Amino acid sequence: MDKGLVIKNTGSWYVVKTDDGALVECKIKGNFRLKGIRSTNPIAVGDRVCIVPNAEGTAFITEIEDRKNYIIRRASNLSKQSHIIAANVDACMLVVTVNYPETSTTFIDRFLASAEAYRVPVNLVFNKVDLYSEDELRYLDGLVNLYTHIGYPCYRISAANGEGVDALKEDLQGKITLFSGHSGVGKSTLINYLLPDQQLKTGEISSVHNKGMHTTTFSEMYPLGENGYIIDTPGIKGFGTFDMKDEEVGHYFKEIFEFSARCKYGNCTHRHEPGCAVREAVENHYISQSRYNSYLNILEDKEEGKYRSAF
Ligand SMILES: Nc1nc2c(ncn2[C@@H]2O[C@H](COP(=O)(O)OP(=O)(O)OP(=O)(O)O)[C@@H](O)[C@H]2O)c(=O)[nH]1
Ligand SMILES: [Zn+2]
Repeated sequence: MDKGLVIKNTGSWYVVKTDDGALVECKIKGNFRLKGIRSTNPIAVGDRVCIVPNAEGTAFITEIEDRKNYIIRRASNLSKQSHIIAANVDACMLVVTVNYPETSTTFIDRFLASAEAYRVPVNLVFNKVDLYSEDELRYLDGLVNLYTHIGYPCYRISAANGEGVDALKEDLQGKITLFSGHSGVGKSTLINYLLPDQQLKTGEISSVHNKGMHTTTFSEMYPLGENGYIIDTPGIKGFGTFDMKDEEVGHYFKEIFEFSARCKYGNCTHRHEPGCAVREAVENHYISQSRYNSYLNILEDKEEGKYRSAF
């Protein structure tokens, strides 16, 4: 029996990289129903598995190790079926643009909140710096200040000319990193720059996704350096959704959570409650108005039952 890492899922086969470095085509054997997840695919890229080789040089996956996290996508908003995109993700690079196209802070904050819930550290990658005007660069500085201060590392890059990409590349060594972001922000351009041998077919992937054919997509991790892997997730706008109580939303905004310890009531939602330390912190500019707005926005959508579709 060998142990290894699932690096590709073709739908019927899995490619496992064993700890000895061999690539083995595998099928599933046994029962892989995982606690509480009704998934269309029991094993995903990033899973650590045990395999038993057979006579033909292929192998059966017989066991899967506990995951530290996993990223899911529901088949549809109403469906309880979900598709696991990747397991054991060490970090996420959220690629965003101040303009061309504009990425809103609401989108960024929603993404960050769901990443907190999945316990995946996020880095913000501000792309297309070669295109920005002075005003846009100033706004970018403000965002970088804000998010760095909260605890999200930021990169300023141009995937088009390579500016800033080397520093980012350093950060990918030895980790499984998921790339995400709005369509058009330059994910594929960036990944092609990082993996010149790979050359993702950007347009094709996007058009397939737009036709809604992505629910059965296969995932693949691209090796980078010694032990790093990149996962490109066409069509993923954010993480899956999750059920939470109103008073829990603030747990996923780091700085709100920090101040909430001083709120008068334990289940404070930081809206109208008297003695709310979070509202006071917003008034005194310790918490940014844009972050607080995003927080309120999630609460509102949640009440209207829109939270799920917002992702
Ligand atoms: N000027 C400039 N253009 C860029 C940069 N990065 C990407 N682009 C351009 O932006 C457009 C979109 O880039 P893609 O890499 O296809 O974007 P994507 O995020 O992969 O988009 P989807 O595949 O739809 O998810 C292309 O025309 C790129 O050439 C950059 O740093 N500077
Ligand atoms: Zn409060």
